[in-house]
Amino acid sequence: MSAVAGPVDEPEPSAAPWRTGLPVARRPGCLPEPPWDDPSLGELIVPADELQARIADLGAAIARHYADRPPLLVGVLKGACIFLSDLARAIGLPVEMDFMAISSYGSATRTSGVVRIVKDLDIDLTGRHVLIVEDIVDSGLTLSFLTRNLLARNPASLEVCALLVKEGLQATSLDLAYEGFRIPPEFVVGYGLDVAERFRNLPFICEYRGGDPAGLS
Ligand SMILES: O=P(O)(O)OC[C@H]1O[C@H](OP(=O)(O)OP(=O)(O)O)[C@H](O)[C@@H]1O
Ligand SMILES: Nc1nc2[nH]cnc2c(=O)[nH]1
Repeated sequence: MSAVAGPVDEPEPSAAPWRTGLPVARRPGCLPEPPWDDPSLGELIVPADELQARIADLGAAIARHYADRPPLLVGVLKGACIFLSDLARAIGLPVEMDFMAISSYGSATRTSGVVRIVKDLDIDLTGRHVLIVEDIVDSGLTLSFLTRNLLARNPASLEVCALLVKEGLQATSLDLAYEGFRIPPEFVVGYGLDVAERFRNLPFICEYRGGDPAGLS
């Protein structure tokens, strides 16, 4: 996994020295307490401090790019709620925020292939500089649906900031202005990402090794 550069004064990609292959619960110093000490949690993919460092860099790059036209941040619920909260505070501009809830995974670990708007935006996008804030791009279906949908609302500009991009899974090429990390094509949880609504409050991203989410209590 590596941090990936965007177009605007982005920091260099970094290696992933924290990756040990050890399950999160067996890593010394990695909060092996409930609810983190869970056998379904696998390898640590991005530690909490790396997330925060990268988000600070992304926030600074976004602030430079939008200096004279503060963007409207469009958060994609529910997964991006925690990322957007931290990113917004790392952007030193008077940003505005709105949220859209989109769902295609339900409680499964594979996309249903059907992207659904569960909650629409409150704000009119006409003439606005819009920055979509996504937690993860996996198949790319959600982002492709969303960009087409929002472009039809006549924004002045539309860019995307995605925290995680799964390597090699997208059928079409991605046009991301800002990316946090490229990660392996495994199902991950934490930092907003769930399985059957669990694990969103983990402060790090890790692999999910559990079985059928319907078995979660
Ligand atoms: O690239 P894709 O394969 O389309 O997957 C990416 C989407 O999947 C997740 O949403 P999900 O449907 O799980 O809803 P949630 O955010 O409410 O958990 C995630 O938050 C992204 O929005
Ligand atoms: N929790 C979670 N949601 C996703 N949506 C698309 N990919 C993922 C993933 O790896 N984890």
